[in-house]
Amino acid sequence: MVNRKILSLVFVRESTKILLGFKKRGFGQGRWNGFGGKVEQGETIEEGAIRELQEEAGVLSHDLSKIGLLEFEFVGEPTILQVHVFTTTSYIGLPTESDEMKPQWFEVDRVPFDEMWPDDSLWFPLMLKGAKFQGYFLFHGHHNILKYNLEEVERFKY
Ligand SMILES: Nc1nc2c([nH]c(=O)n2[C@H]2C[C@H](O)[C@@H](COP(=O)(O)OP(=O)(O)OP(=O)(O)O)O2)c(=O)[nH]1
Repeated sequence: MVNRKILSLVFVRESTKILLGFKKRGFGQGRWNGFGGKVEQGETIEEGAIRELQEEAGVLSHDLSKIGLLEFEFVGEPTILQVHVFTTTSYIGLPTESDEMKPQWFEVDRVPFDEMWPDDSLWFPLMLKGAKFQGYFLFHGHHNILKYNLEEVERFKY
């Protein structure tokens, strides 16, 4: 039986820059990414996103916009990861390194896709131009995308 794990993913934007964190441990270790993680029992997805951004980057925002809904399936694994993607331009606090993430600002035309999840180079252009998007990716291991679909949407199905 297939089950779904709900995760958040937050990108902080500032004029021509985007804040990424280098994942120091766990799932996605050694890759740059936004900040996020599992939604806990009793919190909404957005509350989970706010908490993870604070825990991992030391930044507090109560003004997140949902911009993406991505699902990831891995061959041989029963769990589909459902990732809810948010952005914000308004926050307080200075990005600070945590046990999990080392934050760093990148110019939007210098995003280090070679050191990120391989799907990111497909949907980042949609995020960066301000579109909403929805997608599905089937992975073999953590490096190969076997098939995918990705579309811009006006609103999300969930
Ligand atoms: N950019 C990008 N992010 C992804 C992909 N797949 C994927 O799960 N993520 C995100 C969603 C989450 O923000 C993060 C994974 O969350 P996590 O396992 O670190 O969750 P957590 O912090 O609760 O974990 P932990 O405390 O139990 O270690 O990675 C992907 O293909 N691209």
